[in-house]
Amino acid sequence: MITVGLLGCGNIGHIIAKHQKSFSITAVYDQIEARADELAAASDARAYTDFTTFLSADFDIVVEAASVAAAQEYGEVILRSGRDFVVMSVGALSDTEFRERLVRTAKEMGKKIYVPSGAVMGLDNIKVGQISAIDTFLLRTTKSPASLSIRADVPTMIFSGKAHECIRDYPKNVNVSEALTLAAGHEVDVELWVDPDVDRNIHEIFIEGEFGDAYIRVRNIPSPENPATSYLAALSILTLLENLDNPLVIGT
Ligand SMILES: NC(=O)C1=CN([C@@H]2O[C@H](COP(=O)(O)OP(=O)(O)OC[C@H]3O[C@@H](n4cnc5c(N)ncnc54)[C@H](OP(=O)(O)O)[C@@H]3O)[C@@H](O)[C@H]2O)C=CC1
Ligand SMILES: O=C([O-])CC(=O)C(=O)O
Repeated sequence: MITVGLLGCGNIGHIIAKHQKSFSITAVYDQIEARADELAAASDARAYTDFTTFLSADFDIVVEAASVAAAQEYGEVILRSGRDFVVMSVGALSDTEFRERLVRTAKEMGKKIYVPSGAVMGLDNIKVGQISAIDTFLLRTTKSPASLSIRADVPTMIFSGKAHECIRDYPKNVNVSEALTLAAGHEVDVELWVDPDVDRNIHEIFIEGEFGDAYIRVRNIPSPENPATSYLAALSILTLLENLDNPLVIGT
């Protein structure tokens, strides 16, 4: 059974803890002690209030479901501790210098950095961008104003530009843009909209290149505890963990 050290005991952390099947969470860490205690009690894990002590606990892999800042602060030390690293706050990797350092460390340690598909679909074949030309690549994300803690009475585009700029301005809302960018090997353009009439987190991907063209629209149900985070994102980590040991690898 794969054992997991969980970094971040919020919304996604709780969903993962509720659905342990072929993996088991043995240690949890959050900057809010009460959250770590509560999740530990619910999942038979041990709570840690100090990251270094957390890392000295016994588990195989770290799942980060905390924040871009946490992934950047702890990513390297996690790999150096000899664990694979599942990074949900993938926006952390939009910092090129950090990402290259992290990849170098993973190679040096013989470890893997996993980027789950998160709140989008289609990452598999979007990877063809790594070997063939992509001409147009746009992500249009639409969420409710409340999920971004802002007010808007009509549909409003609050950002248009490159993925790394959007991540910098909205680190809790467009991690998917970095996952798409890394998959394609080509930075995605991003439009971020709020619309008072939507009750889903909608991601539309427009891609055109040597392969042809595609339009993917995912209409995600927000997660119960954090409406900015789609439930699909948590399901995607669970699926990754369930398949870690599976010799049959599906998708590009
Ligand atoms: N890749 C993708 O497709 C997606 C990625 N995400 C990302 O996944 C992450 C988790 O999402 P979710 O569970 O909904 O978020 P939550 O805010 O519900 O939970 C995150 C938890 O981690 C804690 N935390 C934040 N920073 C640190 C830190 N430096 N050290 C320790 N604990 C920390 C938070 O504390 P506090 O409340 O004090 O900040 C909170 O308790 C977020 O970064 C989110 O943006 C979400 C959806 C899709
Ligand atoms: O959950 C979502 O729909 C997307 C999201 O927050 C992110 O990519 O950070």
